[in-house]
Amino acid sequence: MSFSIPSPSAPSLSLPWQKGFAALGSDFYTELRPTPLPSPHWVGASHSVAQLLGLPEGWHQSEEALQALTGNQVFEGSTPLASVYSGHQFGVWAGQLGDGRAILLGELAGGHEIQLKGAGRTPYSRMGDGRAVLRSSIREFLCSEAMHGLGIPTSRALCITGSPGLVRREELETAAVVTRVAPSFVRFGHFEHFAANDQEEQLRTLADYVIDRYYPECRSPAATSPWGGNPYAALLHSVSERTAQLMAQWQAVGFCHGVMNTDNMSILGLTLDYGPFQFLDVFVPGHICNHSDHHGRYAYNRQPNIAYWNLFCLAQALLPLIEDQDTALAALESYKTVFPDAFMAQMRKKLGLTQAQQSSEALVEQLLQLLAQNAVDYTIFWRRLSHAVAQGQFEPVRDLFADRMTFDAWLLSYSELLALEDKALAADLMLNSNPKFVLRNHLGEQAIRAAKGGDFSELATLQRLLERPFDEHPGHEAYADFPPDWASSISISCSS
Ligand SMILES: Nc1ncnc2c1ncn2[C@@H]1O[C@H](COP(=O)(O)OP(=O)(O)OP(=O)(O)O)[C@@H](O)[C@H]1O
Ligand SMILES: [Mg+2]
Repeated sequence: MSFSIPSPSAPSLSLPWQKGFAALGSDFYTELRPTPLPSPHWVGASHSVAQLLGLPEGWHQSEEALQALTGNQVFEGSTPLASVYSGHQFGVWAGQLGDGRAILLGELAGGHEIQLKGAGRTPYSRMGDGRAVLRSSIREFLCSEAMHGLGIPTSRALCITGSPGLVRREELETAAVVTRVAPSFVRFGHFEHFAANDQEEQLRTLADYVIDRYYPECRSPAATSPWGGNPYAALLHSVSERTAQLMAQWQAVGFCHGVMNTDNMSILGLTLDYGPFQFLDVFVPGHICNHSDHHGRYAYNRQPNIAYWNLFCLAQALLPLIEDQDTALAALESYKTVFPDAFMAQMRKKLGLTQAQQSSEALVEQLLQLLAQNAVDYTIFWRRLSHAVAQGQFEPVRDLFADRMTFDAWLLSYSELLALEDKALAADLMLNSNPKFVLRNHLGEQAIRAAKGGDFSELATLQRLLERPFDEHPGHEAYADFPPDWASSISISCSS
C-alpha cells in the first residue's frame, strides 16, 4: 500500500463504536487517553484488515487516522481504556500485570476490537515506559498478517505508525504504534486476575461476557450436559480444544512463540503478542527462540505441553465457577487427544495424504527425526517435497539430507502411502499446506533495517509475500531461500 500526504480535505473517519468489553465496568479496566508521540508518520498498513473493519477507501490519507492511530487524538465516540489482568510468567505467578502499553480504543459495530500497542503508560505499566520500538512493531505487524495468510488464528494488525520520539532499550530507538485488531483481547490472565483476588462476582461477569459474546454454544444442553449443566466447564472445554488446534498449527508450520505466559494466551485461541517469536530455519526440536528464556521453558517442542499447563491455570481460575475440581480437570482432558489428532491431520496435509492411516504416524515420527538429525531447513524441505510430488522428481529433496540412505528408506515408505492418493490432488494439497514464504528472522531484520533508514518498501514487499505465502511470487525466490550465515547471530529477546 502506498501513502499519500495527508490531505486536510480527507473525510472524517466516523466509526461505529459500540460498547463491548467496556460495558463490564471499571473493575475490569481504567479509562485513559493514549499519550501523544511527536510528528507521526505511516510505516505500513494492511488493506485486508482495513476492509475487514469496513474503513472507507483512502482512510490512510486522513490526518485524523494518522493522529488517532498514533494516540495523539481520540476518535469521536471511542472511550479508550487499559484492562487489568494478571498471569503466570515463566511458570511463576507474577501477580497483577495488565495492559501496560496497549490501549483499547473500543469495539466497532462489526465486532472487532481496536487496540493501540505502544500508546503510552497506563496504571499497569509498572516500570515500563508504555512504548514499543519500531523494530518490534514491524515484527508484530508482519507476523500478525503472516499468520493470517497461513490460516492460523491470530490477532490482526491494521497499521504501524512511527515517530521520531526516542525510546530507551539496549540503545536509543524510535517509537512506533501498532494498531491491532481482534474480536477480543481477553487472555487467560484476565480470569486469573479475578480468581486470585477472590473477586468471584467479577470472575462470573467476565466468564458470562466471554460465553455470551464468543462461545454462546456453551449454554446449550448439548455442551453443558457432560459437565452437569455447567456452562463454565463447557467454556473451559471449548477453550482447551481451540488451544489444542492452535498448537497443532504452530507446530506444523514450525512457529515458536517465545513467551507463552498465561497473560499472552488468548481466550479465543488466537496467537497473541508477537515478541521474540521465530519460524524455525533448521529443524531443531528443542529450539529456543527467546534469548531471555534461559531454561528453554518455551522451546519449540515444549509448546504443546506448556499450552496444557496454561490451560490448567485457566481451569484453576475458573474453579470457583465450575465448583468441582474433577469436572474442571475432565474439561481439559480432551486436549490430550485433540492436540495429537489435530497435529497429525496437519502433517498428513503437508504430506498430501488424505486418509488417516496408522502407518502415517510412524512416517511423520521418522521424518521429524530425520529432519533433526540432518539439520534440514524445515520450510524448504516441505516446499521442495510438494514440488517433488507435483513433478515426480525427488532429487532436490534428497539433496537436503546428508544421510541419503535413511532418507531413501523413508521415501520408499512415503511413496507407498502416496500411491494410494491421486497424485495431482496430493500435490495441490501440499502446495496449499506448505508455505513458500514464512517470516524468517533475517527477512524481518532486513525490513527493519530499511525502515530504520526511512525506506518502507522492503516491509511492503515482505508483507505482500507473507499475505499469500502459498503463492509462487515469481522473482522473489530470494525470500524463500536458505537464511544467510548472519541470520544465526540475530538475537531476539523480550526487549521490545
Ligand atoms: N514498555 C512497556 N511499558 C509498559 N508495560 C510494558 C512494557 N513492555 C511490557 N509491558 C507489560 O509487561 C507485561 C508483560 O509483557 P509482554 O511482553 O508479555 O506483553 P506486551 O508485548 O507488552 O503486550 P501484549 O501481550 O499486549 O502483546 C504486560 O503487562 C505488558 O503490558
Ligand atoms: Mg504480553
